[in-house]
Amino acid sequence: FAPSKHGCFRTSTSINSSEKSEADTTTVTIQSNPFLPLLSEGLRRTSIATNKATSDQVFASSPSLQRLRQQVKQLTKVAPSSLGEHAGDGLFATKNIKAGTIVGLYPAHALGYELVAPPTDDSDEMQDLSMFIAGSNEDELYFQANPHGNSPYLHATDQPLFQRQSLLSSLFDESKDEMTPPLYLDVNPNRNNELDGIWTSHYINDGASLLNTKVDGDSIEQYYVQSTKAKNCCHIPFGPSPILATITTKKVKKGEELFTSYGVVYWLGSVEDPDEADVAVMTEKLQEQIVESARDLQKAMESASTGYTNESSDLDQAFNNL
Ligand SMILES: C[S@@+](CC[C@H](N)C(=O)[O-])C[C@H]1O[C@@H](n2cnc3c(N)ncnc32)[C@H](O)[C@@H]1O
Repeated sequence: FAPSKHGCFRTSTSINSSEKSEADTTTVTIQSNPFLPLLSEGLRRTSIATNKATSDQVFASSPSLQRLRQQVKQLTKVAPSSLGEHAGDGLFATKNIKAGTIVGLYPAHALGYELVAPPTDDSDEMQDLSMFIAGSNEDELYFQANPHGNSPYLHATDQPLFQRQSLLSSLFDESKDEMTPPLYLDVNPNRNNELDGIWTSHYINDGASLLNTKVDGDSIEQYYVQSTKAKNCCHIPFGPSPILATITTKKVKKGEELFTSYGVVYWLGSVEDPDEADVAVMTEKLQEQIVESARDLQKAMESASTGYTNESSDLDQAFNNL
């Protein structure tokens, strides 16, 4: 439910890749990939919605979206994190904020999915058909240098728990038990200055981490207790895929930093290998955490669906019209 640092994204290309020569076999494969037009179209629309210069096309299209944009912009500011220099920037409340308030949207400069297919006649190995594409050549260069598998901003944007149509849903028939693969987004922080003021969710830190910690059952427990205590918001699906919003899960006082819980899996990529003896305890703690996070997410989604019904459906409509 939190960003995963362990995604396995084999193919990365820009949506402009069709300009490449036909001799480029990677390009030929990608062009015939039915996922590509859906991801490209999702990125094109998201790029219009997130960019300062063009976001009016979405937010000026309905009074409720205009109001939401005005409110969200006034609620927070980006500043150095209260956790210390090592944590970079964070997002802070500039007013007292009630529980159940949307405080930001999550930008997307790349989209992708994870998909593994059974072995073919020619090979015994599972085929990794995962793919990730960037919205522009500039983003592609950034993601080549900063692969998704290790990105601080990578986030799942469609998964079964979200219960919304994914950008990729049209390719799968769920009545035949075909599962739409999970969709992920990623952010190019070099483009932060181009973002309209409402797209700030990627600045939100975790109130605790497993950095510089020996990972075992105790440290996971400790991380979990601290992170849950500090958590005052969570990222939820909002309007059309791939858009995520951040909603407060408790009151936040003026001046406080917004914190969400990334979950243990996010931090595991950055720590030493655990002892084998600890693995069983860790698995149990992880499972408890996943269940609890799912409950929190469900509650936050319910609160948004009653508090922001018009905004969510207007965003759907505005996005479809782009
Ligand atoms: C989604 S970004 C959050 C915004 C980020 N701080 C920035 O300046 O862009 C996640 C990254 O923030 C940092 N971070 C978040 N929570 C942290 C914590 N509790 N301790 C240390 N670093 C943290 C880590 O570098 C992490 O990979």
